[in-house]
Amino acid sequence: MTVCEAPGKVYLFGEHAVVYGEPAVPAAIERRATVTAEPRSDDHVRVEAEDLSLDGFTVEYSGGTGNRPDVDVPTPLVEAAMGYVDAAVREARAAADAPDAGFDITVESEIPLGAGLGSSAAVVVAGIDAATRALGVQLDRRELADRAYRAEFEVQDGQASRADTFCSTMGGAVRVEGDDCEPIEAPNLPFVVGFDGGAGDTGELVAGVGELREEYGFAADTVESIGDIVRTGEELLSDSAPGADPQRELLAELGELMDFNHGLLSALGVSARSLDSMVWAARDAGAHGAKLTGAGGGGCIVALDASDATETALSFTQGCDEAFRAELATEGVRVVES
Ligand SMILES: Nc1ncnc2c1ncn2[C@@H]1O[C@H](COP(=O)(O)OP(=O)(O)OP(=O)(O)O)[C@@H](O)[C@H]1O
Ligand SMILES: C[C@@](O)(CCO)CC(=O)[O-]
Ligand SMILES: [Mg+2]
Repeated sequence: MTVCEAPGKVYLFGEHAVVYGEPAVPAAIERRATVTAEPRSDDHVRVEAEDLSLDGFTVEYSGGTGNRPDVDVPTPLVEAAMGYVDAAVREARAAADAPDAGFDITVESEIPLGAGLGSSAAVVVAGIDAATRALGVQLDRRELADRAYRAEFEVQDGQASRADTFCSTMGGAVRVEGDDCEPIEAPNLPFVVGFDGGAGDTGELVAGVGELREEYGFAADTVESIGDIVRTGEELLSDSAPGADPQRELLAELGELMDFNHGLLSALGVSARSLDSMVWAARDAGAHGAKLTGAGGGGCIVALDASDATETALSFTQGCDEAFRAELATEGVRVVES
């Protein structure tokens, strides 16, 4: 039995635009998905994923590509629920050159689903790592990140960046631009997360931005402007002391860029009333800046505030289900048991 866990993430800057080759800076946070993989003697895969909204969802299906589980649930629902785990199993089989390997897989997660904190990437990264290790194969982290990206790419219909999966694999803050992925040094940023209790569909939201970008030159310019914000933010980060508590001035400058980034994401149609009201509650409480994180449509915002004021204000904000401080996860995917 092999157990691996991988962190979720928040985007300091650059989600969505990163899908079109602009840079982005996500940072891993200490909320993890844990995947257990136990090889089976047959080619079946049994998945137990208790956090899925389908109550007590457990499925078993046979190996080989394209086989759907034989359960009495509408296909789109099964695909939404199973897509990422299924893709992780396929990548693990390919990586270990074991096309008929069967597994009992259990997924447990502290990361809300579809809420912008990278639950899909964390499940895929921990899933591929656990399943390959269970077959006696140890992938280096670059290959693991690459395979996890391919899994997300497939499920999101060919519209995914490497950002979420690279960040979840490596931990810390990272910079991703196209195929170029590097860990970066960052100060100890005081992230506060507000969660509206809802979710957005990443594939759909990414497709919506893609359509706007095709239709309007100014939407394409908006995507490029997000890239400019990221480049400006990167310069600020590179001038700061890694791992140290950041100066107020740096937080103010980063916060201003986050506010701008939120405005542009909102223009691209991926915000929501609940996200906007949490962003404003954070700003009113004195946060240095606030923006939605991840695909949007519903889910989470991230704010910068070293004091308790933002977390407290969010916890009293209508539409905010949960507010918490998110610590940077300096370690990416790790083995818990093997
Ligand atoms: N605990 C879990 N168990 C099984 N599958 C999970 C779990 N958490 C996430 N997933 C898979 O990930 C999907 C959600 O991924 P999606 O990309 O839509 O959102 P996200 O990764 O949480 O947010 P974002 O991509 O915006 O950061 C779920 O529908 C499910 O397929
Ligand atoms: C919206 C997006 O940029 C981030 C989702 O967390 C999609 C992606 O990068 O694959
Ligand atoms: Mg995702």
